[in-house]
Amino acid sequence: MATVIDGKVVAQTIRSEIADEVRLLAQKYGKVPGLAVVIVGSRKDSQSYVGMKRKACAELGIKSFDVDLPEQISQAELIKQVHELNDNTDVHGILVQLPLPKHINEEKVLSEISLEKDVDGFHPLNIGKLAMKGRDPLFLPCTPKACLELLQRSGVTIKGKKAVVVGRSNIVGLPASLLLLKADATVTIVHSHTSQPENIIREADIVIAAAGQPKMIKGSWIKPGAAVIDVGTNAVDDPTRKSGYRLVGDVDFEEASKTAGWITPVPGGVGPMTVTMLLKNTLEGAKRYIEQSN
Ligand SMILES: Nc1nc(=O)c2c([nH]1)NC[C@@H]1CN(c3ccc(C(=O)N[C@@H](CCC(=O)O)C(=O)O)cc3)C=[N+]21
Repeated sequence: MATVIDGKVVAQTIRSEIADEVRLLAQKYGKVPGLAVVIVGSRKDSQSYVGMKRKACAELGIKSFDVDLPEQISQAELIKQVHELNDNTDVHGILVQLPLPKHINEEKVLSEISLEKDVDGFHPLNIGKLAMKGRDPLFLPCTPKACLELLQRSGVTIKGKKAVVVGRSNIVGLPASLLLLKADATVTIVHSHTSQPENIIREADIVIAAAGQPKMIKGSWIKPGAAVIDVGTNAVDDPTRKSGYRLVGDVDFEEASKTAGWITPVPGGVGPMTVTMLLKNTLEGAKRYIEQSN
């Protein structure tokens, strides 16, 4: 039976470390970290994620600057808002919740965020630096950073191991593969055009599942003793729930937990750690800024 990695517990430990550092900054400089959380439109899932981020800020003494914009906002107006946040010296991190409405070019908007405030790590230049050997971005993207942190804190060796990432999105799969590569794993990416992904996944010492397909990874695909990090947060219908749905991962947890050495659950695995890494990036951004200007 696998060790179930409790993301909530790890997240709570790191959050209390962050809260301590926030208090120190306040004592020393009379300043607290500030995070702007920008949401465009009223998608239910986005509102719920943004709500969790704002609540977590409040709990840690980080000031959140809430910017709620209408679905119909023009790209130019959104960029103007981003520029105002770039200029606001109390804001140390800027998060623009994705996805943005279809009439807005996400990459263009993200590239307008000041590099020093790009706490999501989605600015094209930060992604470029992540891809370069011997270079490091100012901020690592939160979900990939959460995956690595969970592996490291669980005592899983990465160096020299075979890692397979399932999915190649800009915000999870691709950057997660780059981070594993930086940590000296041998990395393979499987995606929707890979034939028989199960044969590749069976070789993996580390599996990062970020395909967005509920329970697509079966227990029989997991190498005995492997570490399995499940990034999937798929809502599936569940009439027995008040909400009408429940969250399931990309991995069949019941089966895979019999074979794996370590596994993260959904919910309660990567999700709470993603939010925590955002808070950690915000703290680091604030420290860089405050200590530089003193
Ligand atoms: N600019 C931007 N940055 C992001 O980091 C970003 C984004 N846009 N758009 C959407 C995705 C998704 N995402 C999640 C964060 C936390 C949980 C999380 O905490 N999930 C809980 C469950 C929450 C629940 O019960 O609904 C868990 O897995 O235990 C999940 C997903 C961040 N994203």
